[in-house]
Amino acid sequence: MKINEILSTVSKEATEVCSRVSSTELEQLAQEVEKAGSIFIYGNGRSGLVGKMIAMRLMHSGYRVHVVGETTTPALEAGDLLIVLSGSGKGQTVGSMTDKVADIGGRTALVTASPDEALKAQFDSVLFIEASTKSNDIPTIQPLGNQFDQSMHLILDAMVIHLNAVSGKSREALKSKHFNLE
Ligand SMILES: O=P(O)(O)OC[C@H]1O[C@](O)(CO)[C@@H](O)[C@@H]1O
Repeated sequence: MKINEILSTVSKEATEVCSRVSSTELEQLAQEVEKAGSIFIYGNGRSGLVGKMIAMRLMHSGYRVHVVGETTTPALEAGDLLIVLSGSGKGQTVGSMTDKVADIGGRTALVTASPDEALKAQFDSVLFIEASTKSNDIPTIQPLGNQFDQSMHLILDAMVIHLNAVSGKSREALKSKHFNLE
């Protein structure tokens, strides 16, 4: 396969994955973000890297957002939202924080490709992304969790664009929040 054919297939795969996302689930996640006091994002490996990218966009959009595991991440409080990103849903800590968040009075959201109903039931909202991960056998030319990671990035970026459109945030407003000592 030529390199341009690979690129074309990768982008076609991403388009197909995005087209299968439930707009109801995506809007529900957007509403959870909108009503949260602070937003905490948790993910391992490449899912965590996507989480950091989305955290940055949410910060630009004026949300209070933290990445779990960073030294500056504060305590989660009542009314806050924890978003867990995990394609496989199999990370050791994926489902282990939900009880603590509920005890504190927070909300939880899961973004996953896992069909595990018991896992999904632990969260207040779930965004299911039907994509290839390291743990399933959805056909793809891509290795391991590539298809999930890249689709999750596109889908969550689209959610932030939606939130900005609904609240009328301009590109200039976003830019004014960007780190300014570079
Ligand atoms: O999205 P998941 O399935 O939780 O996996 C996250 C990451 O965990 C790893 O297995 C190890 O970091 C990576 O392959 C993957 O990017």
